Amino acid sequence: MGSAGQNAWKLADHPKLPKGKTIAMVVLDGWGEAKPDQYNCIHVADTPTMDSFKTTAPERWRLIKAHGTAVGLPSEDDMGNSEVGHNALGAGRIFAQGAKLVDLALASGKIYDGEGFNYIKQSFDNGTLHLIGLLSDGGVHSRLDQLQLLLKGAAERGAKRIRVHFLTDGRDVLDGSSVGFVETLEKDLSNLREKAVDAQIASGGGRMYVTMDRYENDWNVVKRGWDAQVLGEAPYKFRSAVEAVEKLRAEPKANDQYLPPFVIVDESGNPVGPIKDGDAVVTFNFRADRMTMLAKALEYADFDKFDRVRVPKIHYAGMLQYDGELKLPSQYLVTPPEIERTSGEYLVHNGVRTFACSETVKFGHVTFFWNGNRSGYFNEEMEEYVEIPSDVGITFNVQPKMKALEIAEKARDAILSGKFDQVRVNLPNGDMVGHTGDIEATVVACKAADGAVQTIIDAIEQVGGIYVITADHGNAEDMVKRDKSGKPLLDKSGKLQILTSHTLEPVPIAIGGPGLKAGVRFRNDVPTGGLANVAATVINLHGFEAPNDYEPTLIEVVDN
Ligand SMILES: O=C(O)[C@@H](CO)OP(=O)(O)O
Ligand SMILES: [Mn+2]
Ligand SMILES: [Mn+2]
Repeated sequence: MGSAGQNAWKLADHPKLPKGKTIAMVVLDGWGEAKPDQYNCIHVADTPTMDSFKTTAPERWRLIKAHGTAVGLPSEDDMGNSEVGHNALGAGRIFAQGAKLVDLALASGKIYDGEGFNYIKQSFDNGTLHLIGLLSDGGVHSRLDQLQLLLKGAAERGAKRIRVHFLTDGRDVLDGSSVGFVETLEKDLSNLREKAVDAQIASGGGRMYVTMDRYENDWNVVKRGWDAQVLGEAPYKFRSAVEAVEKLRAEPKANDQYLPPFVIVDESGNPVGPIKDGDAVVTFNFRADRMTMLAKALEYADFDKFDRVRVPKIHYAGMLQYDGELKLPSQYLVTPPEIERTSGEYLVHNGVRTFACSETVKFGHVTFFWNGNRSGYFNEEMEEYVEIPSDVGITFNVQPKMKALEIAEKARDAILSGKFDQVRVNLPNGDMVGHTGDIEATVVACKAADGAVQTIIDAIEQVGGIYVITADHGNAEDMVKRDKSGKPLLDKSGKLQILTSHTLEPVPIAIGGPGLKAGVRFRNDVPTGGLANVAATVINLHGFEAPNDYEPTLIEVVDN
């Protein structure tokens, strides 16, 4: 806060709300509100705790927006996601997010004037430009149209040899859509070849099995990608990427998210695009969590997470800088949103002791994303972040309860310990199991998350505290693709089209607990409230006024 120093962090006392109440801040990942039917797993599941908020205290339950411009995404067609959702929840303001910033930089051409592009350009004369990232139009981690513009822009600016290493999606888009995306990419590359650019696909694999792990859950995922992308080695070799994806998808139980790694080889069987000394590499995902591990492998001289075998001397840039604290990667094409003065930082400066917890796959959501894409503590003495190791190497439909119970117990213990003023958790079940498309398992997942909420509010009851229960975006409440009228869609063979992605639905927020002052209720004058309004609300419940530029609080205190 520059020269203003400590004083600038000081929050004014709330005129009506007391300090010192223990607050449980619970985020149910992937828990939206939709019409009840058999594909709404939250409706089908037995969720007495979440149901009770709505029925017993309707003035302290409402819906808030969790998608589109309300969370800084380019359009109202953009579904919510964890990154933008937790950013908004923690920062209390709406920032133009990665997807939008990249759109703007490409549209204005500014992306090509920056330091990052100039850096990779140095390899264009004698080296290859490699582009690595998620190939879909999901808009959560990357977007196909941005890759297309970047390919064109790089070729126009002198890239003579280009290799694309793609990850198939099936998580933010329908399973099976990978083939179409690869065909589109192949067309673009063939257009470039007509313009004498040697452009080809070099390798591929499914995002959840190759490269896109997060929060160091399983380095083997990144290693599989490294072997294919850098070393040119993979268990499968094909002459064409369309053939690769079609063949691998024909295997029983194949799934875009989990396709095995493959490399494209030439007529002599040699990989067409391993990454070599003197090459340039761009990771074209804008979202951080699932690119950070690869960025470390590409950038760090000291690295012991797996044997890299060969570490090429490259010019590497991220689409964005993925971690502002670690300055990772050091070169990037687009400057990320500067999400500063988050609620977590304010609260720590105002004496609020914080505990945050989730299991590995969502741990960074309630820490890194919550704190504005910043790793580490603001003040080690006042914060404790606990990570419960996630199961590794499984799809979560086989373990739909995940670590909900363990997270709830850690939260309960933190609440009862009296050592913390805010106890913040993310319950991953609705989202992680929802992404598998397994409806039965998702129902079990929702029930588990509901039970965890009950454990946490029981602890809040015991200490006379307050709970705030909300979600970051929808997922489990709708498991099928629908037409405009809401009717489930069938594919060509008459099979139901399963929706593995997030949704555009709003999410619930409920507040309560014995520590909540009588007369606190949701205001009626913020009907368009969204996730960004939650931070001011929580700051109020801690007994403070929110900073002026935060989105308005959702609550008012009516005198009895
Ligand atoms: O798994 C992920 O990476 C995304 C979906 O692409 O989900 P979430 O935003 O909930 O983390
Ligand atoms: Mn999420
Ligand atoms: Mn998700």
